[in-house]
Amino acid sequence: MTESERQMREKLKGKKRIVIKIGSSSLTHPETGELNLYKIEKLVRIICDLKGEGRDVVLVSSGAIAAGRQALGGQKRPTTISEKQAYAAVGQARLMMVYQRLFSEYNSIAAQVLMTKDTMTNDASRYNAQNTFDELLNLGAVPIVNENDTVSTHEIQFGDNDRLSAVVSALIGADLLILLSDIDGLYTDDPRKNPDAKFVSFIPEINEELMGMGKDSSGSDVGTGGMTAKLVAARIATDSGCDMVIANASDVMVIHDIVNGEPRGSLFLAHPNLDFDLMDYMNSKY
Ligand SMILES: Nc1ncnc2c1ncn2[C@@H]1O[C@H](COP(=O)(O)OP(=O)(O)O)[C@@H](O)[C@H]1O
Ligand SMILES: N[C@@H](CCC(=O)OP(=O)(O)O)C(=O)O
Repeated sequence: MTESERQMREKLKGKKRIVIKIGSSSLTHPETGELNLYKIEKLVRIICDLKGEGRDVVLVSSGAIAAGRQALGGQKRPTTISEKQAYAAVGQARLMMVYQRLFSEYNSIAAQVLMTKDTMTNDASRYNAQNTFDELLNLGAVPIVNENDTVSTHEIQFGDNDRLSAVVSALIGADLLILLSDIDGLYTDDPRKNPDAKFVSFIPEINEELMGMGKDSSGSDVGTGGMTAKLVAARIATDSGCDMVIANASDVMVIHDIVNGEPRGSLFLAHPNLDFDLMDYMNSKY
């Protein structure tokens, strides 16, 4: 690790408002598609501990479609948009039931926040969402965010929750975004396809060469977006002044290591772009 990376990782200890995103592939058992309750329980415990340290935490959790698929006894991945929406409607309720129960075991409150692109592009809705986040964090609750899949197909059609988590980070002024994935972080190429791909642990600045490293192939049967979506998220987060780490969700204790400055995952440094305007971004590129 270079001295500059070490210094920047050390600064992660002081992060006060953290957004954590966990993908469907990390929340479910690959063999059966069932929710991985042990992992979710550990994740909840770590989040409660971060709160105990005086930090605000927001969780962006995918998994509604995967949980619905399993609840409905479905064996195959849903293909049509309406099928995905119906699975998500069943699964979102199930997912929240699990989170509510686990957070209450640690004397914490989980709150559901479902968003769409319109939440961000409409001034009144964006303002309302921002106020709700602030109020929930003041109350000590943990907002659990997902796309409102039943009324919007933007994410499940075009992307994934990676960008949503970056947009939420920008909206609430988070200082750290942690994307938990099925892989250790960014490699120079998709390591599942290119055995010569090298791990990249520190990204002080995102350029076009780096954007080209991310391929949109997903590593699992339930994930979407691949590394491309995570790099787009990194652009939004770092432009808005938020550091971002991609790390492996195989052991969620990695969150604890990251906020203790240990060299885990790929760290993308914030470089606040004074021209960055979340509204412009949502209207033009999202
Ligand atoms: N340059 C890269 N570095 C790392 N992973 C990559 C890269 N390009 C493509 N990928 C693929 O992206 C996958 C992670 O994306 P995805 O499956 O959408 O994650 P998740 O469901 O965990 O959010 C990896 O498993 C890997 O196969
Ligand atoms: N809103 C959908 C999101 C699906 C999605 O983006 O999944 P992932 O690629 O695992 O982040 C769900 O909850 O199933």
